Amino acid sequence: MDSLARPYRSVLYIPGSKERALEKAQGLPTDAIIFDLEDAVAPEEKAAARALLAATLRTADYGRRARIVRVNGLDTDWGKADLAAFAHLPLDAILVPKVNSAADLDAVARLVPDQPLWAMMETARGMLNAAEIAAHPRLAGMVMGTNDLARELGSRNRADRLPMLPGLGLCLLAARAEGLVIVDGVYNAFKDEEGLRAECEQGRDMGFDGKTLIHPAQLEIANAGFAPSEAELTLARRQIEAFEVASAAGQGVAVLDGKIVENLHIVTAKAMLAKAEAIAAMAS
Ligand SMILES: CC(C)(COP(=O)(O)OP(=O)(O)OC[C@H]1O[C@@H](n2cnc3c(N)ncnc32)[C@H](O)[C@@H]1OP(=O)(O)O)[C@@H](O)C(=O)NCCC(=O)NCCSC(=O)C[C@H](O)C(=O)O
Ligand SMILES: [Mg+2]
Repeated sequence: MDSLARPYRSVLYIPGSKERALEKAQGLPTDAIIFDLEDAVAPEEKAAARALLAATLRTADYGRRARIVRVNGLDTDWGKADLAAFAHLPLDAILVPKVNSAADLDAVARLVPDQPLWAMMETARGMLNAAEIAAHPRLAGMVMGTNDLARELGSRNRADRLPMLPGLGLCLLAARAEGLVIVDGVYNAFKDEEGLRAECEQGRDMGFDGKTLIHPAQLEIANAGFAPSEAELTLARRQIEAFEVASAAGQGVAVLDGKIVENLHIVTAKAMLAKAEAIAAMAS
């Protein structure tokens, strides 16, 4: 599946140390998986988790779900060995934690020349350098790390995420300027469905492709929140039809339900229909 057409509504973290969760994920309705070797794995479990994950990825069938491995940073005892273990496995990306600058990606890119890279955007410096990070030639996606960002900022957790908005906006702008995938941060209270639904709606309104998740119970809400609704799809089809009729009559603009429809709206409408098709393909 083409990476631009692939949906990323739900991106589930799985600790690389948890055998049962690694097995369970083969049947979960998630668009992508982040197999984590970083913060979800205790220092004493790092080496065993790396070996378990590499063996699992050689044999397990994760179907159409995107396979992304989050390694430890190169400034840790485990980063270099993590990259060596996953350099040649069939993955969709290596996710680099705590990226501060494009130079951080250069260092990883040299060690895994054949893998696309994704960047965790979760430091104050990373926010300020979002544009140069997004422009890195090997980068294909960004993931917001709102827990680490809140820690660095010293901000408080608020339902409206006011302290996060400058960073979220900067990274979105940078990702979209370079045509990258970008997914929102996690919602820690994994039993709070209403809170998660509200945060997915906020992320979708802002323009994120999807949300990172920590528990299977969060999948359904993210999948629904980041999929085009039936009303949006119906409007997209009607806009395309109205624009075709207007174009055939030699007009550059159509009017539908009292609103103008221009070519730029058709681009959005077609992208929405393509996304719906890609979502349907995930389920087939
Ligand atoms: C949060 C958890 C520790 C909860 O675990 P647990 O109490 O075991 O959950 P349940 O008993 O409710 O689990 C029910 C079944 O679901 C499976 N399960 C649980 N979590 C996952 C998962 N993430 N993926 C796949 N399957 C999962 C259990 O195995 C149970 O299966 P079964 O035996 O069939 O009943 C736990 O959910 C967890 O560890 N979550 C992931 C935490 C994680 O990865 N954290 C790091 C990423 S977040 C982060 O770092 C963000 C960023 O960097 C930032 O800065 O913001
Ligand atoms: Mg983090």
